[in-house]
Amino acid sequence: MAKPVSIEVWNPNGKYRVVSTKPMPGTRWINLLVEQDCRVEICTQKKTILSIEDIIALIGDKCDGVIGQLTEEWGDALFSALSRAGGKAFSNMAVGYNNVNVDAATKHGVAVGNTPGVLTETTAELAASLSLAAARRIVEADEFMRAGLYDGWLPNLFVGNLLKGQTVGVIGAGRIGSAYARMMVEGFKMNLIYYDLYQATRLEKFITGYAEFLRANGEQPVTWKRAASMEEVLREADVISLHPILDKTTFHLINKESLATMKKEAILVNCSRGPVIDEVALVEHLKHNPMFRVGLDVFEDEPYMKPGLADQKNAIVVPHIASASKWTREGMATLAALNVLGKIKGYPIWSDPNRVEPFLKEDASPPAACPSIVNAKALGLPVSKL
Ligand SMILES: NC(=O)c1ccc[n+]([C@@H]2O[C@H](COP(=O)([O-])OP(=O)(O)OC[C@H]3O[C@@H](n4cnc5c(N)ncnc54)[C@H](O)[C@@H]3O)[C@@H](O)[C@H]2O)c1
Ligand SMILES: O=C(O)[C@H](O)CO
Repeated sequence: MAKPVSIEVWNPNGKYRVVSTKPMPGTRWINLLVEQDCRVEICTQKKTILSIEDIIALIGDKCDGVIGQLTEEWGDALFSALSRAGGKAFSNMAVGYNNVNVDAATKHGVAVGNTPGVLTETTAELAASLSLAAARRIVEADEFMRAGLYDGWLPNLFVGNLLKGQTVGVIGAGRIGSAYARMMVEGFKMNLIYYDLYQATRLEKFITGYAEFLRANGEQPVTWKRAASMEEVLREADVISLHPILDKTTFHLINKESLATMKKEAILVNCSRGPVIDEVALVEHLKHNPMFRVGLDVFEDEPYMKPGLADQKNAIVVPHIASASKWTREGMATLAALNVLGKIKGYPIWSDPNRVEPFLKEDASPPAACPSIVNAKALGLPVSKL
């Protein structure tokens, strides 16, 4: 049996016991739970990634719901522990839930929440930042400056790529992929090629409208194309950003063969999940193609990088911070808490998980619904009429 982990307790006499495996930004999420008679226990253990044993100790003998993190493996062991403790709700504080075995949760009657929508723009903005940083070699230039190597302007110093008029490729044009595409097309007048299993109708309409605006103003209009295959995007695009979910269809989507089809001077950005790229193959590709650049927020074996990646000047690496704006992280905490609270209170499921603004208004009570439960259908949970 694991040692009990250190916790901070809010509202000790609350009727429902809700555990958060990490302190989360803001206090609204705590207040919303406390107002509804929850005792909130927050794990304050100084250990970034909790083990399954740590989490089982946190769940204890009586637990109504847990808010967890993408670093935790939520499988049969944890869902059976939660269900034995009387728990009916778990929410990831993340939109991605590849760390959760949803079938195991359903088997134990546990609802699984996630936090879509609130992180769309923030994540897309980081993908755009990495695209720009890679195109204009900002990190290399910053290191050069700090090392005291700058001794005067030179025509060839840190020459990079102009984005305007180039083609941006998006793989996975869902919420974040579409937001990123809009930023790159509108902000830098790039043309879009995208690949997704579904048509991104709103994105296409947006670009068509923007192209008309540019044409009416005497400027070169931007274009869009829905590719028939991912390979078409890889062949044609100058900057490629990955935004699919991680599942078995997207594992190692980018590998030795697909990297070889990309332009020698292309830029590849990944703010989705690390295993979407075969990172060993990527390191080799970066070594042999110095003009090829990457911007990575996520890694195959997080928190580690594959050997050799850190030595590559043509790679920009940041520690999974794409959703790290204050507003977004506080909103994610709120949505995760409301998923758990809603299930405890027997609320129905919000009808459109892409439209979560009503839950995020600081000065209003949130709707009496769970914002986003991914196994709602499998559990036969009712949908809200709000
Ligand atoms: N780095 C971060 O901090 C961070 C932040 C937020 C989200 N994410 C990741 O981004 C992912 C996407 O988030 P979202 O809100 O845009 O989700 P979403 O569901 O709106 O979009 C995902 C898109 O991927 C498409 N897709 C699925 N399988 C595909 C395939 N085989 N080929 C091409 N496209 C495919 C889907 O059709 C969908 O349009 C999340 O699942 C998460 O893993 C990472
Ligand atoms: O899936 C997610 O939400 C991220 O990886 C963290 O914001």
